[in-house]
Amino acid sequence: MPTLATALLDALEDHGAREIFGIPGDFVLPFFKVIEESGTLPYFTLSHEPAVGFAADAASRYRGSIGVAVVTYGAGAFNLVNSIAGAYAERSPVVVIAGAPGARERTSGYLLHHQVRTVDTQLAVFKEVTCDQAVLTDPATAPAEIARVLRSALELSLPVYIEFPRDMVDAKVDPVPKLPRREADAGARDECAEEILARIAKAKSPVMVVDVEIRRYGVEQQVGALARKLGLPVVTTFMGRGLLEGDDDVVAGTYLGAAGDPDLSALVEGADLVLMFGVILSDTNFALSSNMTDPRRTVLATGREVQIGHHVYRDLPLADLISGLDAHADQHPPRPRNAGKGMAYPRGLAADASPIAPSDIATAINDLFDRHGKMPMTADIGDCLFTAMEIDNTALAAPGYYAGMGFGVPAGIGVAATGLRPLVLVGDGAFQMTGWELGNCKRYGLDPIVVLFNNCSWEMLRVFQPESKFNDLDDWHFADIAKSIGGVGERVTTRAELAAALQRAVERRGVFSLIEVMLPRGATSQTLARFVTGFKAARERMK
Ligand SMILES: Cc1ncc(Cc2c([C@H](C)O)sc(CCOP(=O)(O)OP(=O)(O)O)c2C)c(N)n1
Ligand SMILES: [Mg+2]
Repeated sequence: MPTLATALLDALEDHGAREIFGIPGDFVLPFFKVIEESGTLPYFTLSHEPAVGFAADAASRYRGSIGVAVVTYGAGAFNLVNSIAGAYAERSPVVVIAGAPGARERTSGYLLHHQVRTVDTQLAVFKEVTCDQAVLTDPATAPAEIARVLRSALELSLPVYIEFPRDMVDAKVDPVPKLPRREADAGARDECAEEILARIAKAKSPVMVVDVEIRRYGVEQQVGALARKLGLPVVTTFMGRGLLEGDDDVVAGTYLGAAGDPDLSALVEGADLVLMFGVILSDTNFALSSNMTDPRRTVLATGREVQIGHHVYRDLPLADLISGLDAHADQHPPRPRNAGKGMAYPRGLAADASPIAPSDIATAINDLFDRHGKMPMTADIGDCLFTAMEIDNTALAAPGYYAGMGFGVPAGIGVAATGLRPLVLVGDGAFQMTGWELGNCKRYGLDPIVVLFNNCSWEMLRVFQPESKFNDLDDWHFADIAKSIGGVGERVTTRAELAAALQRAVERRGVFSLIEVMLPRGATSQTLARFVTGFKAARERMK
């Protein structure tokens, strides 16, 4: 019989995990020992638990499967809460494995170190940011508990929580079974597909809007093919930027409402049928829109439900709906293909002595991708994320809805751990929070390229409240620090220096490259400038 630790590791691998991120502590040391000695999954330790969560989240997004974060009880686990909250908000199935006191410690009569209000406070907190939980105190039930929780993570594409008391690591257990995927009711699926196809046939200007769930549930390719078959133009939401990379024949661009390309916004807002697949109906996706929740013209398939007009099909997974639509589409007359106008992205940066504006960074990256091929990207919240909208549609992991800072660099480390080489976009404020995690790249031979937007400012706050002096940050000379933490840093102030530094970074392998781009305070990307104008106009309308 396997031990509970080895059975859990085998189950994680069996459910699609390919690496573990974590920071050990005495309540999880025995489990970490098994992680290291079993070799079942490669593991990456980082410096601060928020980064552990961000890295596991980003690895999960790029793999389209579960990510794994292993932390100690109390101090470690509570440090993790915010990044798991972001994973919950953005539907990333991260498996949190948190150490905990053993049975005898719990009844010792002492308050335990790392304990808060009660020994179970940690479980209570994680119940708020995970969709299912298991506390492994009984060898007889532990395998079934783990199986149930891991299926919940995959089916709901949400984080889950496993509490692993340190006295249970060597308990003998049965292997963890893999529970069958819960299929949709075939009748409901077919009825729903037929109803949607009938609406498409009657519509004059239908459009498809896609968001992160089409990646989370592994149907990105099928959605692109369905759009092609149905002759529908596709736009991504802000949060869904980077989806359907390469499907340029169907993807018209990213919908940003009043902050976006006017033709593209008109394509969506003028549509008489909007099919929203995998869409998070959030303010960051639609706050600058007017009629995206009008049930008369929208179909919303998200969270295992499909809402059409004023009625809902329950427990109908997106993957089943997409396959149902594909199966029935052939019975409907094909529509003349309308892929929308497609976006033009800035290219051909004049590599001259001019100072750099944020949108120049997008142009320089588009030029780099044209020369060397696209790189998977991560971005933090800040103007760097709005600038990313001016980079040609490229795979991207970013906190576009939860909008929590600190994601960008650890997410890049998580993506690099999957074997990809990411390009990371991050502002100086966010880099101050988690950028130092780059110091962990050396021991794992990871070599992300980090473009740091250094405007010595919380610029995204300044655009909304320009009178506040607290938005001024000091210049931390980040590039100078890169060498001491194992990488290569370059500080650039002109467009020529930027283009050259990017070229050198792409050619440099085996160490991280940090390109610190100096930007004037007050300068923003064109996208953020339009977003702020749109947001202020929308706020005026609501008064
Ligand atoms: C963890 C955390 N703390 C605070 C915030 C609020 C916040 C923003 C959002 C609105 O909530 S944008 C921003 C400034 C970001 O500064 P920087 O990284 O330098 O990027 P840029 O200068 O391009 O703005 C802050 C502090 C946040 N989103 N997440
Ligand atoms: Mg800044």
